[in-house]
Amino acid sequence: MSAPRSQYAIDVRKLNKHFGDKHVVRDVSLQVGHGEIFGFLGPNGSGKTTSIRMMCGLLTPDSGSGTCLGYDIIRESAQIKRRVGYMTQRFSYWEDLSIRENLDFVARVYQMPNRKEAVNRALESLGLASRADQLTGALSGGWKQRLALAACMLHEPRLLLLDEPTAGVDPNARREFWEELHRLAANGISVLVSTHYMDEAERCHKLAYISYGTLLAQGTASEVTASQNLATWVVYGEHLAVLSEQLRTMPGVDQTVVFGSALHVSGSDHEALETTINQISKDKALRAEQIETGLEDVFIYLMKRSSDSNGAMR
Ligand SMILES: Nc1ncnc2c1ncn2[C@@H]1O[C@H](COP(=O)(O)OP(=O)(O)OP(=O)(O)O)[C@@H](O)[C@H]1O
Repeated sequence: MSAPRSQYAIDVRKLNKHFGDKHVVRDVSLQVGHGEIFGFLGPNGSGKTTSIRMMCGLLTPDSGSGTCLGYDIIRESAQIKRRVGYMTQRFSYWEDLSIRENLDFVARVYQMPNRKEAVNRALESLGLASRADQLTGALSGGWKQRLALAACMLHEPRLLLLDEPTAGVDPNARREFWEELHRLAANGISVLVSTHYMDEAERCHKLAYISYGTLLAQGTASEVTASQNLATWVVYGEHLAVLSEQLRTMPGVDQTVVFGSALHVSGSDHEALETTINQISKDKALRAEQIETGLEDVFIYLMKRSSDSNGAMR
């Protein structure tokens, strides 16, 4: 039977999940388009994995509804599980087996028909063919990630759910991994990927930021940035840590973050912030200029605000 048609690869509304008395996912709604790379960001323990598991039918929400690849996440979880590629945070493989043998093992576990062809196809499409007979234990972190991706692509899913796929992988291998994701997306495969890396967030078509189980912002990088209406100034000078502390007590300053030899100062009251910056740069002979607020400034702002309000509730 062919898959039901749906405008979105993932379309979920108001998902909630409790573990005991802990409310870990709160009214999460999101849509992922076909061929879209959707980034899921948020601090540790904010509910990303739990949300992903509900979206692909592995975990039943306490309330809420939705579809994944057109199938109902509650009633049709078996169909979903067969059609998505899910890469968990801990992909396990046999170190003493080659790449090909590991993939063959996965294909056997899933009782795939045409196992040999499926393994060859995955090896080819992920550039692993030349290393197919290498022992997995001797591979670098980047190649192991590629093997993990090949394993979840064996059954040619139209949707990939990747839970922190590049944690602990070096920058070069991470870049290559992302090039691969963009190639897959260009072929119509949708990707929901959780990450803590800011450069990866910037490579997603759309993003969502979750904290304490609540989605705080969602959209393209520029929509997410604009949604918080922050003005940001960059200040150059010495003793930035001291200056940062001072600025935090001044009018219009909601946040200060040291980035190497520069200090980013952000606030939602643009006029008050400008007055403060003008005053401090005159008094201390500092150089300051207004810049576009970046994603990282916004994520730090969202995280801080949500930990203040949730901390107050605990
Ligand atoms: N099976 C479970 N039983 C009880 N609590 C759980 C269970 N799974 C997750 N939690 C709790 O739910 C909260 C959200 O966890 P989740 O793994 O979804 O967060 P996350 O954003 O994916 O975190 P990380 O970035 O560390 O992977 C955490 O407090 C976690 O301890």
